[in-house]
Amino acid sequence: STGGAVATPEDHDVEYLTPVSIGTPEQILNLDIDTGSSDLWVFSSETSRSEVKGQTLYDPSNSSTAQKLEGYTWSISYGDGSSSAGEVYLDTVSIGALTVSSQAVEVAQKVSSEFTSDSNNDGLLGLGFGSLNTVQPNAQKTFFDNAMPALDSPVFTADLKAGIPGRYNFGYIDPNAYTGNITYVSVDDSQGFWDWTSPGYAIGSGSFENTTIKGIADTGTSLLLLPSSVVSAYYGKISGAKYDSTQAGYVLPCSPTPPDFAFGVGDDGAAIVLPGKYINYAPTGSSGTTCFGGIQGDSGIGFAIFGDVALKAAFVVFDGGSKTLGWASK
Ligand SMILES: O=C(CNCCc1c[nH]c2ccccc12)Nc1scc(-c2ccccc2)c1C(=O)NCc1ccccc1
Repeated sequence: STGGAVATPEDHDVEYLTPVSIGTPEQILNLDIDTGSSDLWVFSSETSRSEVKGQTLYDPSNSSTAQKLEGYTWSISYGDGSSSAGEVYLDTVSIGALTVSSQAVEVAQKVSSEFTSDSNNDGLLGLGFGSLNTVQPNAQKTFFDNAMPALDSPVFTADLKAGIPGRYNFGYIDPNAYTGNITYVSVDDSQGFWDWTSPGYAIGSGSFENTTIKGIADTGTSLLLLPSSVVSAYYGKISGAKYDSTQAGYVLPCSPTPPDFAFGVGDDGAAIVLPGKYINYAPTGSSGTTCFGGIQGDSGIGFAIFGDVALKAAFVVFDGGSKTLGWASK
């Protein structure tokens, strides 16, 4: 079997939302597919009313296939301080033509203000490794883990785009979605992430800098978070760029367009190039002359995060069979 669905960007490509069908008759929620976590949680009829602002709610009592996992709970918090928690049901979940008949659907009873204010986001669908799942007393499998045995090929692909809809596909690699070759690199799943190592980077037309960058492919994080040495080298090339402590990040003049940023993939010289305009993440004020940088530091995290700013420059294969990542330009 195969499947897939569109991934539509919110403002500034801060996140990408994908329609996911849950229950019988189907209830369609727009979820943030997140390779950096492993819980499928949704806004629901159980979410406290004061914490809901416009989201579509999954109501298990309206689904003939919903089964409550009595005594099961979940609770998750993310590095930005956001969090959610609740109870667990099993129900039928589909992404396009791909259906998992008994998927753990974690219904939120509480969500933090970041999620309440994100009115188009009805929840997250985690595609990290199972060890990250927070359900107690027994961890639950991700949609991909449940689907994998039936897939034509044990893969899913992320084809996110700048400012326009892209796609997530399951079970096959669309040869029309990328250019050149796909370069596969090994993944360390010991922390539950799609964790890989880039051999280095280049700034604009500059020479390639060989430096090991270990990080995760994370569709659930907006920005490209890199070691401070790389970040200061990049912004050091841009007159007027500076670290702004009030914004808690590097800001830069929105024009002229900043230099491209390339990160290496594999040891054959392959690289993914981010056009400089991707680094103009969002204007910081009303004048529109200063932009918040799409590349920021990863200090305190312990690894780099190749978030949407990086992923939208590539076609990425998440191979659950060989536990590898494939990167291609497009
Ligand atoms: O959690 C995920 C993926 N799911 C995000 C879901 C989500 C969390 N708010 C959301 C808001 C809307 C939609 C989805 C999400 N990735 C990882 S791995 C390590 C860290 C981390 C650890 C310590 C410190 C920093 C990061 C994060 C992290 O917190 N990213 C989000 C972020 C990273 C930086 C800044 C903001 C957010």
